[in-house]
Amino acid sequence: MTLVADRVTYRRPDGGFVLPPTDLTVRPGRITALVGPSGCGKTTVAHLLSGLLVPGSGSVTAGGVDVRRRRGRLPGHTALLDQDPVSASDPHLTLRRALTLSASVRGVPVDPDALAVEVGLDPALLDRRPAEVSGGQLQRACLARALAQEPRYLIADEATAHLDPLSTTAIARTLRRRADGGLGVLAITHDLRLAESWADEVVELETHAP
Ligand SMILES: Nc1ncnc2c1ncn2[C@@H]1O[C@H](COP(=O)(O)OP(=O)(O)OP(=O)(O)O)[C@@H](O)[C@H]1O
Repeated sequence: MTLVADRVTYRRPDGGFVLPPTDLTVRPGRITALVGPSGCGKTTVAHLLSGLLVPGSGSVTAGGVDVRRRRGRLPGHTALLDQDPVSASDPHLTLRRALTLSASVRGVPVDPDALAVEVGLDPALLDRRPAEVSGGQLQRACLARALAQEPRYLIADEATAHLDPLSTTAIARTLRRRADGGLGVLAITHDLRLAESWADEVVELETHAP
């Protein structure tokens, strides 16, 4: 079962950006890297694939079903790891509470401590709030939260852009292990070298003038 963007286009409501027809396939068990310069539309593609944006034309399908038909559910269990862990986190919730809530939305039983260990995070940190941990620790907690949903696909949008080498390695190792277990991963980055070291396949998004 693959997640497929087929000739998807998108025009920002302000007309300031137009994504030209774009093809992309996320396959189970593989890490696909999407690379391209800043502003070329990588996050736009991530949001189209995860159902947060509706394409102007073309389609996004998960296992052959248009994601728009899966209203009220994340399409094909796609989880999005945002590039900014602070804005993606509720400041009032402990990391543990956010993680268990994320799992309960999907009705998935979860062991928060085991997930923390999996992403290289000290489980004791789960009892803190976002402002009480470092950026790298928070991003690892966000990865644990995304994995708690047991997604079929994970879209990691510049998930390591501002992280130290230790956190970057922890996240890369987790993604590889999960991909080896069948998860389809789309890793978005502007760092071609990182993409080549992580990914099974590298897809370049073409640059274009607005
Ligand atoms: N909030 C916004 N307001 C206005 N224009 C925006 C906004 N967000 C994105 N854009 C426009 O949409 C284009 C595509 O943005 P997008 O975030 O998809 O690019 P990106 O390749 O992910 O960039 P980056 O690598 O810097 O994260 C940008 O060039 C920008 O001009």
